[in-house]
Amino acid sequence: MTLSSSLRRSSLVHRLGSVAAQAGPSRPFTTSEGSRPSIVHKRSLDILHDPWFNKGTAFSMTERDRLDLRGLLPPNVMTTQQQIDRFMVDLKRFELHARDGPSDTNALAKWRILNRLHDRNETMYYKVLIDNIEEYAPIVYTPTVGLVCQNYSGLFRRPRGMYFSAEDRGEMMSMVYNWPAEQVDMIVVTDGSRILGLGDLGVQGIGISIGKLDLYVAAAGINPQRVLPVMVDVGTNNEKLLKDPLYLGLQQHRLDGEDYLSVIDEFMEAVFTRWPHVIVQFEDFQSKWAFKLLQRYRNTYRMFNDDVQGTAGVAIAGLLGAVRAQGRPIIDFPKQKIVVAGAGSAGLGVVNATRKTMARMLGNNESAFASARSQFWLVDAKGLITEERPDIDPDALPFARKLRDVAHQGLREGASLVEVVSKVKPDVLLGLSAVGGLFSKEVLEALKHSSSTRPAVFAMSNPTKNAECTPEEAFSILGENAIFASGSPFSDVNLGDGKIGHCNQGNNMYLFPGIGLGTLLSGARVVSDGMLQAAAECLAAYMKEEEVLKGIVYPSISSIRDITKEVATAVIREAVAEDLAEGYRDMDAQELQRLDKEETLEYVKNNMWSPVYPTLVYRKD
Ligand SMILES: NC(=O)c1ccc[n+]([C@@H]2O[C@H](COP(=O)([O-])OP(=O)(O)OC[C@H]3O[C@@H](n4cnc5c(N)ncnc54)[C@H](O)[C@@H]3O)[C@@H](O)[C@H]2O)c1
Ligand SMILES: O=C(O)C[C@H](O)C(=O)O
Ligand SMILES: [Mg+2]
Repeated sequence: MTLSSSLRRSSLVHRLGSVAAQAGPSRPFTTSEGSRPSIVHKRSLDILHDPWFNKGTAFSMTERDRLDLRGLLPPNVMTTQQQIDRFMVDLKRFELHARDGPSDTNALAKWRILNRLHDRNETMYYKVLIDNIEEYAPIVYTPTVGLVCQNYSGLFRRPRGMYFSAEDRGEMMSMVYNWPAEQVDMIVVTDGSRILGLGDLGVQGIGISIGKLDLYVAAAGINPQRVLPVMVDVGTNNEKLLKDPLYLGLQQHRLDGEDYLSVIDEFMEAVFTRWPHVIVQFEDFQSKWAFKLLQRYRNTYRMFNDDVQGTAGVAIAGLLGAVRAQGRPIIDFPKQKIVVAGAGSAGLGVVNATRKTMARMLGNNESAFASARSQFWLVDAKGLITEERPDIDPDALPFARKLRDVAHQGLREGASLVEVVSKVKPDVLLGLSAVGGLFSKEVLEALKHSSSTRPAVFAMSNPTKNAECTPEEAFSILGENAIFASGSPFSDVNLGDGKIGHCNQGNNMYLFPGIGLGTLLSGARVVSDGMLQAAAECLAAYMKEEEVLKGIVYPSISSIRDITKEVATAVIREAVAEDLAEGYRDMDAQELQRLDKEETLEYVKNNMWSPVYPTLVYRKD
């Protein structure tokens, strides 16, 4: 079989695969309107109440007759676009009273409207999201998703996803079959212990799993029928929630130690037993468990931790951009001096992966790895981390500064952030501390003496109020040459004289969808360091020289679907190169190996779901 015919066959079989999936209670999503009809096993109101099948006012008259819908809908048949327009009028009404951007006072109201649409018509929901991603990602995802989690008890209407709780021990293997979809490709799971920078939100953390999966559908084209948000409820240590009579989760303190591990183990075993090819993304687990769980499962299951590994890749891409923006060659990257504020799952994930990247550039040997560590100064709540730190976190130990070095620099154990920045004069100051305003006037003033011509500030903590500083603060003190990125979206800054201070969004949303999609379509057994590195390098390479020189080190979210396609392609190619790829559906490992870059990209594109209504036909069970 020729390559192009095998590619054609693969997309055909993919479509047929979708049709085969209808045999159960599920429905297919096809990518072209004129393709095969979907077989449904319900009629009448049951269809209108089913978000997978519902088309609302867009049901044609013949379909209304076939499906016993006549009289149950207003008589005017709407086109998809008319439906969207009507919905948008409603949604935009709020804007009359709202300020734009992340501080939008009506963000929650918009989330409610979008959520109701999600409940009644998934196809339309994702079309609205994909077509207006720049405007509505900040509503369904960061920062509003944080507010949603904080207020989840009040906002909860219809359930979405699955809840596995400490009370379900011994039952998980059977209860996993309560989920109606025969096939699940992507699970995002949280235990709610560290939601964004908002702390322990217990069961209400389910909102972050839902928000991340919205991006999986919108950016990676994962079929929404095959995503599963999960909350593992092991209790909460949030005293307010423990006393709240309206709290929806288990009102007990968090399980710890072996008890905790046994719940997560049972959950993993259950989901991988029912769906052996699923990919599980761990999200917003407190650092205490994030690393342990990653080490425990990463060689056995198809899983990764977004906060540790996704964030690291996004940071590396931005750091490489900061070097290019200085007009320096990439090979100078290992010379960058980087101060990181925050030594939790995200901060440690970043320094570990960045050190490896530097070591690779320096020759990829032991001495390169050893010398790369001296490029980092790690500061946490207790100040600069040195070897003198009592009870040092073992994960931070490799980055503890040697006493001899810090004394030479006029620093000491526990030195404050402003002292560290003053003495080190770093090229980059990166915040993953969850402390809003940590990059104070004094800290930014100290950064003015950076040895870089374009000092870079990455205020990556979320949501908006937790950002270590705003772009206004950074540009007003550091001047127009500064590079700025934040985890949550901010607007660009008008610097006068027609100059713009560009605000980049440095968020792991640029990588996790592509890591998940690439892993799925390669059928890789595990998610390797190489696959993650390939994803990061692909994101870095996405930025053009002229953009980078303007201080634009991350792309606009409006191109996230295109970026994700490229990232997934890079991940697949790396999985193939490392001999980890086992193939996906009819694209077996050998065929995958034969694809060149363009053909891999085409394969990815052909396997991305788009929100188009399929034609429906009723057939009895
Ligand atoms: N932009 C992104 O893509 C992205 C990705 C992951 C996490 N984050 C954000 O990063 C933040 C941290 O996440 P985490 O999982 O590492 O949390 P964490 O709670 O595990 O770690 C926070 C760290 O910050 C340190 N810290 C607290 N106060 C400090 C201070 N005054 N000065 C310096 N350090 C201080 C703590 O000691 C700890 O080491 C959160 O706000 C999260 O939303 C952003
Ligand atoms: O959720 C985000 O926006 C990024 C990251 O995963 C975080 O925990 O802050
Ligand atoms: Mg997260």
